[in-house]
Amino acid sequence: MKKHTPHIDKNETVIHIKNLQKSFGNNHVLRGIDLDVYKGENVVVLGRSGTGKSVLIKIIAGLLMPDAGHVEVLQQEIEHISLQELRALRLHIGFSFQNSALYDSMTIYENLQFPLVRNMRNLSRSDIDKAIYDVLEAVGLLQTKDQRPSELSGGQRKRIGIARTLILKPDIMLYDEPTAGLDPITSMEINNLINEVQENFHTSSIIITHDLTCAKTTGDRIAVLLDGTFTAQGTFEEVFAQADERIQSFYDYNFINGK
Ligand SMILES: Nc1ncnc2c1ncn2[C@@H]1O[C@H](COP(=O)(O)OP(=O)(O)OP(=O)(O)O)[C@@H](O)[C@H]1O
Repeated sequence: MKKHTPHIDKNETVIHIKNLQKSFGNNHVLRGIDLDVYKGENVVVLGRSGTGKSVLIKIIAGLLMPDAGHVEVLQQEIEHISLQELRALRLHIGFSFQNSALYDSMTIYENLQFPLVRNMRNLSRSDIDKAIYDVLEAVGLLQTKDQRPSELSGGQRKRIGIARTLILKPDIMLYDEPTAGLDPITSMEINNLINEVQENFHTSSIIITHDLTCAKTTGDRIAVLLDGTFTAQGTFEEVFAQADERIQSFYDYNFINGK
């Protein structure tokens, strides 16, 4: 069970998805997804590799278009939005990529400065310095500011990736496999950071993962993606109390393998 859940406002829906469908040729990946994410909530989308978790969050971020269904993000309908509105909406959505997507040729400071300068006009040098200081402090890595990504550990790079996403103060955070490739202790540090971000930056988040410890630690609610739809939704305990064999085998496999 998640240790502490900050205030979740069930009167405010930040993501509303109804009967979302997406195929690539004959590959029917999403076959009718329904999902609501409330303000301040962490929703974990749990599913095996290739089930369409990344496709789902790419649609939410406006990087892929749905074939059918309704997707509303921060009260804007993705399927009817203009390119200009989409660009403005994307500034409110932080996409934390699996590989952290940092520029190796830049220092950590420059990596963090990049999205600020590109997306926000008229910032003074001291505004930029303060924004970078604040996010580095939030992820506990002030000391790395003059280093390059290649000099950092995998866990530190993930933290900087999250800091780079946070610097634009998004309302929604989308985490794509935040613990992939990390050892259990570093994974737990990232899970704790995701919860700190939720609490301190008041973000609503979707965390996609197949790591059950990550799901259990960060998720206020879990949605299990199986065969293109959400087979189960609820707290971690509610979801895994279900008799569905496919959900049980997911659980058994993860825990037998020490995750
Ligand atoms: N742009 C694309 N063109 C064609 N097929 C795609 C595209 N993007 C995703 N797919 C297909 O959609 C399916 C779901 O992919 P997705 O990346 O969402 O899986 P996932 O659940 O995130 O898995 P993983 O944990 O391995 O990243 C896969 O079969 C993939 O090949």
